[in-house]
Amino acid sequence: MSAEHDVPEGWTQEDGKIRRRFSFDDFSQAWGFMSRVALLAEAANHHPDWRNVWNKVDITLTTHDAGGLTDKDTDLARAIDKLT
Ligand SMILES: C[C@H](O)[C@H](O)[C@H]1CNC2=NC(N)=NC(=O)C2=N1
Repeated sequence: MSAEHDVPEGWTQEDGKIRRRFSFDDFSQAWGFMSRVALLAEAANHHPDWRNVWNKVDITLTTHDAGGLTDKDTDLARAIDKLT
């Protein structure tokens, strides 16, 4: 696993994780987004560490099995970005 991963635009890398905040018009929009991310995560068998408060969704991605950042994280991040 190379140390460098091409972190997608808009994501912040820290301590072997990447994170991004998504903002929506309201809770309903945020929840719909989370539902779609959940389906991506299940399909990839790669799951986010995330938090939702009203219209905000904070997503952190890291690969627990590898103890750090892998292509699974950056691939999922790109797929998530395509939802917005
Ligand atoms: C057995 C292991 O938990 C599974 O292969 C998957 C589930 N989802 C996962 N999600 C994340 N973020 N990292 C993992 O290592 C991971 N492992």
